[in-house]
Amino acid sequence: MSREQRIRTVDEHSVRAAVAAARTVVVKVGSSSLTLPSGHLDPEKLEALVGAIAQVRLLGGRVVLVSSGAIAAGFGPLGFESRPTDIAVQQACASVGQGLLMMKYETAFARYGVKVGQLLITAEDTIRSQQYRSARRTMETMLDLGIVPIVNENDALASNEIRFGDNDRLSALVANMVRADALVLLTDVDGLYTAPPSEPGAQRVSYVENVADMIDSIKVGGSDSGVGTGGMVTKLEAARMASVSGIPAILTSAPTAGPALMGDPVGTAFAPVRRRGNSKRLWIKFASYPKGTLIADAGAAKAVRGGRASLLSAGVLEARGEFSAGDAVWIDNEAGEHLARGLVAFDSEEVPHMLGRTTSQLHRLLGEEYAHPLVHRDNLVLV
Ligand SMILES: Nc1ncnc2c1ncn2[C@@H]1O[C@H](COP(=O)(O)OP(=O)(O)O)[C@@H](O)[C@H]1O
Ligand SMILES: N[C@@H](CCC(=O)OP(=O)(O)O)C(=O)O
Repeated sequence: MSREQRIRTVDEHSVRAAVAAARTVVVKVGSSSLTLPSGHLDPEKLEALVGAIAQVRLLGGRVVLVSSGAIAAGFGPLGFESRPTDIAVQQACASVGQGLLMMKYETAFARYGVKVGQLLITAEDTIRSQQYRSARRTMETMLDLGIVPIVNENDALASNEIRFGDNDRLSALVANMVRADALVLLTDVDGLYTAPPSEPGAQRVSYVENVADMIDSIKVGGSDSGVGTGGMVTKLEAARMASVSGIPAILTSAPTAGPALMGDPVGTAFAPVRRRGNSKRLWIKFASYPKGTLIADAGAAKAVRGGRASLLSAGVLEARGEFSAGDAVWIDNEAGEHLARGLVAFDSEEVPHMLGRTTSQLHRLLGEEYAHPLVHRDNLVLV
């Protein structure tokens, strides 16, 4: 069994029953499940999804919908034949498509008397405590008022280095943020397969007890649809993030959303392996893009591996790459193995002056503002 030890014995039936009984559920739908092959929004697919979610809402459930589809909805009307690859053009498409998407959702949910509200989130909002608290408060207030928050990444503003790109991992962070009881990932395949479903012999997996343990026995690929982004790779990461947050997850096809939410045996069910975790640490571990590397000496490597220590300048031999304070970096041992990821507290130009120095030396030689760990343990996650 991996470090992500199970906290209690679970089985497929209890995972699905937990989803059916969830008070708060986050449903994520991918671009490929909302669009026609041409790239335009498919109103029938969207309306079917809304029907399933409204059903849960009308029975008293609290639902957050994380919906992709802004870029896919925008590129067709702007005259592009396929999804543009240039990031700035994608952002422009998203600015057009997001409005179209919301208009459709508002109309479709209104048929059931359900109110919706839009929340566009950047990766930063999920880690900076002030934005995080504000996003959580808004979402929880919306849920208390019976509104279905419709969340997407703020594609028009998300900077290249720190954007999610797909919404899979964002949905897992949102599930953690609103302390959801279940995460349902809807896509264009009816679950996780042992290999990309186009490969002969690929078989559907109906239950995953521990994502971390099975990741090596599954062959995952990217998106084949031409409109989706992350493929199965980011969906498995999202399932793992949910799992280590203590949240059961279901991965299934969009047309089976209703049965999945009712606990029927569709798609793939993922068991939770841990109690609820911290969203910032999830982001650091699964969604951050390290900009550089700090090489720890043997003593610091041992301390970091222990899981409770900050990384001090005294134990760092070298800093590689260009980064700013607050960026994610790798922490490697001298053999080049990754030990951890963390948010570094100083710019890369400042670090060489600090290396090998104890905190009191830093205080004396460089001033109080340098007498701090390079990576504080609250910002450090073992890999
Ligand atoms: N092992 C696998 N099991 C299931 N699907 C897989 C696997 N590996 C790759 N895929 C692909 O992942 C795709 C879903 O990802 P994606 O197109 O990004 O969807 P979405 O738009 O819903 O996020 C599927 O259509 C499938 O082709
Ligand atoms: N935020 C983007 C999501 C991009 C995307 O395609 O994501 P997904 O379909 O979930 O893999 C959008 O709305 O177009």
